[in-house]
Amino acid sequence: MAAPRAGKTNNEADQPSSPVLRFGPDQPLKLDAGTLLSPFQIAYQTYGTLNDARSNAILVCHALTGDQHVANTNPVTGKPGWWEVLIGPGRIIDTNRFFVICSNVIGGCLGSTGPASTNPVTGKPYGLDLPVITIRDMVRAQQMLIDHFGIEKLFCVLGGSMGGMQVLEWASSYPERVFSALPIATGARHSSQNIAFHEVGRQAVMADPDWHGGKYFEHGKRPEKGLAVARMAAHITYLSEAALHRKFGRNLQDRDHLTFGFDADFQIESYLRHQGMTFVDRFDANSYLYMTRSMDYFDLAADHGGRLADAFAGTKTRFCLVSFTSDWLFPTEESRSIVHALNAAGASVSFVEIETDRGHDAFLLDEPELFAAINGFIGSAARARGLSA
Ligand SMILES: CC(=O)SCCNC(=O)CCNC(=O)[C@H](O)C(C)(C)COP(=O)(O)OP(=O)(O)OC[C@H]1O[C@@H](n2cnc3c(N)ncnc32)[C@H](O)[C@@H]1OP(=O)(O)O
Ligand SMILES: N[C@@H](CCO)C(=O)O
Repeated sequence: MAAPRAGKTNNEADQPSSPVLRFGPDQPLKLDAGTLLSPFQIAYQTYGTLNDARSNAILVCHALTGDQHVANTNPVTGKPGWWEVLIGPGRIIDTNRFFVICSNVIGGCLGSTGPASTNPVTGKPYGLDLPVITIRDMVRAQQMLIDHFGIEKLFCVLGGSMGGMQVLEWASSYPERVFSALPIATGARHSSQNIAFHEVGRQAVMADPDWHGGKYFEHGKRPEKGLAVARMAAHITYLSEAALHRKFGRNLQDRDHLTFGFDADFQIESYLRHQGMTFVDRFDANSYLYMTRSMDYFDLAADHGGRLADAFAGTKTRFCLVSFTSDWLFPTEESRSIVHALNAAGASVSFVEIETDRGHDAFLLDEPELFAAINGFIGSAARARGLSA
């Protein structure tokens, strides 16, 4: 049976579908906002077995609206895990060989503490009383999860988009704990254009009368229309003009003629409406505000005196960066500037630009060149780490 819709009441009550690690008042999470989050919890999934040396662990970091169900059926949508094509027994990231961990980020809505969680002070969902969560906060919490497993050094940290930002943050904040890092389709900071798109989405949510200043649970409502519009606008940025043209062109949706009205005449309109509607079934609106904000605030160079190379000073981590030619959200130049900074820091770094028209979300698709790059990088890092094949 499918789990209740994300954020319907309270995510802790609604989403018991993963193991959860709870941190009490003795272990607060220090937030960049200047406060402590306590108590808090992290929902996670693991796959495979941690070896005796605890040297085969791979941390997968999810993107904006992803979750911990990276390689198992998603209990909310009933769909395969979002990277099941890549991760599993006998897959490129082989769970017969590696111990894979994926956790829902702090601020999320699938079991980790987020705006739908109960605020211990009020006994009601936090809503906007939850402090703004940063990428560094997410990583700080993941580090506590990794400590729980007794893992000193992760064999690899990888992820795309917002997941890639977490990878960069891990490598910068905890270099001694990251043997190899694979940031995909990401940037060391969110661009002005990207902040602009996020702001459009947030305003769509907040303009929905059912949002109620973020207290919609108390009104028994959810700002579904606003969140759907936010997703529709964002979804366009995950694709490319060429892919839209190839898939939909100016084709009409289930009709032979224009209707001279505002129904979804075009397939692309119908497609976006579908993307918007299915999204609200699986995601919490306030969480969307928090996730987008965390990406907007990310600026690794600014955190290191304005010089990105200083974020990686002295690093021994092996890096591989991947970008896609048609990604206009995180264009190749973003990855290239990270590569330059890593070179300036004397790091071991390789870089792959993949030719595709599938846009930013290509990292979520069955993309043979991406898989070949990951396979090659992980294989060579495993040999360097002394992990047998
Ligand atoms: C990294 C993480 O952490 S995971 C992040 C969370 N997951 C996501 O963001 C995935 C959502 N993103 C997507 O679905 C992106 O479109 C992609 C690019 C990744 C998927 O690409 P594709 O596999 O090529 O799927 P496509 O974009 O064609 O979408 C297929 C869906 O659109 C629907 N669709 C296609 N054409 C139409 C149409 N004309 N009218 C209505 N619906 C349509 C399909 O029925 C299908 O619906 P379903 O997903 O409910 O089964
Ligand atoms: N489409 C993915 C990646 C966006 O960056 C998501 O929603 O998480």
